[in-house]
Amino acid sequence: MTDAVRVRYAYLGPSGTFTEAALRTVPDVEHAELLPCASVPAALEAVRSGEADGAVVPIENSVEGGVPVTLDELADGRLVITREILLRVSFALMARPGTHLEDCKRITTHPHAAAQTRHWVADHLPRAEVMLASSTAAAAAAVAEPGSEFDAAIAPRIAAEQYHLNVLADQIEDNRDAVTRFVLATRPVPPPPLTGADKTSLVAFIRDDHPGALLEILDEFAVRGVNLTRIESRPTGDGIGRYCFSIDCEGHVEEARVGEALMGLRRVCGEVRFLGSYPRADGARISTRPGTSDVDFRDAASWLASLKEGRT
Ligand SMILES: O=C(O)C(=O)C[C@]1(C(=O)O)C=C[C@@H](O)C=C1
Repeated sequence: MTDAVRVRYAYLGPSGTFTEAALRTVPDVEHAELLPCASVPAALEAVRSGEADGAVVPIENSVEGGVPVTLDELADGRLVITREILLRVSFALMARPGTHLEDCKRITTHPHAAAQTRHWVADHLPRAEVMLASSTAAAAAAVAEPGSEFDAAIAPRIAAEQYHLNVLADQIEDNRDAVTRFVLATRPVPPPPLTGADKTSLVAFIRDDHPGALLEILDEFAVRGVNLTRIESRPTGDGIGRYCFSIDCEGHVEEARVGEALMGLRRVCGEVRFLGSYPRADGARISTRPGTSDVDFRDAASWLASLKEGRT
């Protein structure tokens, strides 16, 4: 394969991040060019500008919840999600050779990693200060620098090999079942085909602030039997008290109940930004509530048509 046709993927780098591990699960990635970026906004901007064809970024963690920077960057609606990836995350404490656990006074890591190892650090290094880095691998790289101001990093175990650090403690996560969800974002393309186990992401902006505005949004999903898998309010940046809703729901835009819910939102919201329909990483098939299948929607539409034709 020549460079001219190589797919280019941006990701939250440097090499050794969980995001890179997530990206490496994408089919045919071995033929792609990987572009490590210093931040989530930089990775997504590489796609907007055409420098990359897609970017893999973290969006949600089972312990810490949504990744605000990713939610806010995707909320502009200029990119779409075409794939999601789930990765179990496990952290190690790593330091330069010669450093012992009791020497670790200044630790560095990504904010989400700090949150997921908070109790372990409090129990084992109660006097340590945790300084935040742009990613776990960036933290490991900073510790590896000669004369580094940090004693240790909390990062994926694989980063220790890459940055020639020693693992002082492994599996230090407070929750052994922690999973991070990553998404592949591309410039707008038609959604991947319906699989029957899909998700749809969108951002809804309230038209005018009034009692029940959120309830109206929720109603559009509820009456059509569409299950939400995540809803978060995020500030729009336009002033105190002004929020939009970042939403993931079950189903694909090709399915009548999801398409109709989107049309309903379009009528009741100030703005709706569609962020894509894509296969669920867990493959969990969606059970349809009675009366909300495509057949039910088609049947109702032809019944209405027959009424209009005078065929009661
Ligand atoms: O720093 C990394 O290694 C990342 O890939 C980022 C990130 C995140 O943003 O949540 C990914 C997974 C872990 O939950 C911790 C950090």
